[in-house]
Amino acid sequence: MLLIKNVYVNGKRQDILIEGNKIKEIGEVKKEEEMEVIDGSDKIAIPGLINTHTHIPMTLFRGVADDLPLMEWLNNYIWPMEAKLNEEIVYYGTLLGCIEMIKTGTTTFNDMYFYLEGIAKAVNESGIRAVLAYGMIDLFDEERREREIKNAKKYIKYIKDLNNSRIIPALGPHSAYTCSKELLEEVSKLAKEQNLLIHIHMNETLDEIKIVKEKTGMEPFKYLDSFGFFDNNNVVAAHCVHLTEEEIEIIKRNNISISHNPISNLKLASGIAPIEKLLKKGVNITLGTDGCGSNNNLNLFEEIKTVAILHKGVNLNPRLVKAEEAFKFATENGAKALNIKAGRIEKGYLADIVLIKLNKPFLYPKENIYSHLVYAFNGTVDDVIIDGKIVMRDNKILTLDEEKVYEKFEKAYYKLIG
Ligand SMILES: O=c1[nH]cnc2c1ncn2[C@@H]1O[C@H](CO)[C@@H](O)[C@H]1O
Ligand SMILES: [Zn+2]
Repeated sequence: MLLIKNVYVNGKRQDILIEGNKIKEIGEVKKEEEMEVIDGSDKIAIPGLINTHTHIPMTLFRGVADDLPLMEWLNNYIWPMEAKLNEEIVYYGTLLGCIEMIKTGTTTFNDMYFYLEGIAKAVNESGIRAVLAYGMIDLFDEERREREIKNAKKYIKYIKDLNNSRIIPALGPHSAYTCSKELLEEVSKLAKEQNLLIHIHMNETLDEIKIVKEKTGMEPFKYLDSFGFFDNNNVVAAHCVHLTEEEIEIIKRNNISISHNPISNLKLASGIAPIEKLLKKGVNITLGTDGCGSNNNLNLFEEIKTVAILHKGVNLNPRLVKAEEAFKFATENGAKALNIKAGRIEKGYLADIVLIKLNKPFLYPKENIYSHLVYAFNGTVDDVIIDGKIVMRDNKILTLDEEKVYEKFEKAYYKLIG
């Protein structure tokens, strides 16, 4: 058992007792012999952050194709480079991403990419929690469709067979502009049969919406809804930057969770998602970084600050997306979207907990600390517990040899671009 003593949590100083992978008790807990103790007296405990949209191995593409619009970025730079990836390169890209997330307080991420054996291996070793989907793209070609469905099934089985409750399989049809109707129908069916989350890019740019409209006569959400794609499925829709009123209704009616990626959307000049309207409808808003090629990091604290200030600015309303709400997007709402019992520090919840030392210049005065975490913090957390295990202690990752990962990552990167 692990006891975090005298830590500031849920608004007051108390103890947190962890047994197995869950929080057993919060309050005053007497130390017993078999308990490992972390002194929390100079720290705050927060629920680990949940990043609901990433392509984690894209750490390898950080800084290699900046300042471009989405279609040019994907077609001319990213996709040609991705053709050179393999399981090993992806493994090192993922390890680096895991270190980056753990060091900035993220304990769960929802991913869509390729070479999932490499990703799962790195996730397993790092100790982080992840929902992994194979990114399916058939470009309306029948042969490719069959291959993609086969691949997705193969990886779902592979992940299930790992039998690790930290690694959850999901389905990742890339988008309405890269996947055929037949592929999407198959995904919708498979998701229901195997009770899997669907993770998809939706309405990221005006260009892609135009493509879908020209092909189908409908906006993307309307098109997918027209053949029952969302029916009785648990869906995380990444981006949702440009939405009609009708599409917002479809999102609400189908309980679709939004993964809002404000920094990626700003950097690729895709636009700004209508979060105010979605909130008014009561839609579940969560946060994602997207891949490092378009962000360019995995620090979800940056997303929290951005979401809290961006919508105030564009709506000329300083009361919009208050600190507490922005924080909830990155914790509770993310957990709800991924259907995991995390995102809160409460009895019975998964023990995914982040400790932050309070003696940092930007966390003074030591009052209104929840405001500081949103508006002033840079994400440098100190201890990270995931699934009840200490993964980082005093900023040192315990599960991996950090220096070795950096070295191997550099080698993998040069193999990729060389
Ligand atoms: O912002 C984005 N929009 C669309 N596709 C993206 C974005 N970021 C990464 N990918 C691409 O999605 C696939 C993963 O399955 C990869 O090809 C990745 O490069
Ligand atoms: Zn993406």
